[in-house]
Amino acid sequence: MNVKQLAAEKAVEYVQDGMKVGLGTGSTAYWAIRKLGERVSGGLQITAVATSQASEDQARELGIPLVAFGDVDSLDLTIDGADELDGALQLIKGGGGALLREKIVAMGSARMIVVADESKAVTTLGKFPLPVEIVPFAWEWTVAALAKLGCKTELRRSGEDLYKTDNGNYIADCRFVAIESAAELALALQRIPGVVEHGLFIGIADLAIIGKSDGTIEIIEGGQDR
Ligand SMILES: O=C[C@H](O)[C@H](O)[C@H](O)COP(=O)(O)O
Repeated sequence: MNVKQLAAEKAVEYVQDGMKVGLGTGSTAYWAIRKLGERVSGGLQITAVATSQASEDQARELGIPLVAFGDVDSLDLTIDGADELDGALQLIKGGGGALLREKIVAMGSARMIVVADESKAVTTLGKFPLPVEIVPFAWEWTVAALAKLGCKTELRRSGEDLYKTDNGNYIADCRFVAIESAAELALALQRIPGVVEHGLFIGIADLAIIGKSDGTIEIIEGGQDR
């Protein structure tokens, strides 16, 4: 049983004819895009916006009509994965480095559905190192400022090189012992000049669909304040 596929395909049931849909990134969103492709081949009429080059390539290959996010005024629904989610639908995202575009697209969507397997559901966020997108300029200063927030910070690498996002920035992975207040941490992160965006998604997700290894699905509804 592929639990990521289970959750992702359930989320695709929420997509209706005529919708403008945000396509997430990662190994769970992959299954949602795949299912959407199948439905488009079967006649579903949608337009989509991708949150990464990888998702754009996949969608294009499947014949899902794509538009640039800048060319639409809003989206109806975004389906995306998460690295961690808690019961209040606060998320950590960015394990795949796509957090900036993902947040821009999710914030511009009327609804965001998170799809995940049960290993992503936690009581308190923070076991997964928080990805923070930072500008390359003087990254050493930004990393030092992040460390002052009480985390162990590592600049993400891709083999020998530093990892670069689709936006040409770096990712600092910040390991906290535990994140006691995601909202307070988000504010502190936003105050650091070299930080472009962080992977805390608070008050953004409306619904989480969690696939479980026994073949069932758990749905958590949240309150967003976009
Ligand atoms: O940057 C990547 C995204 O935030 C992903 O949605 C997140 O890392 C979850 O990915 P996966 O479904 O592969 O665990």
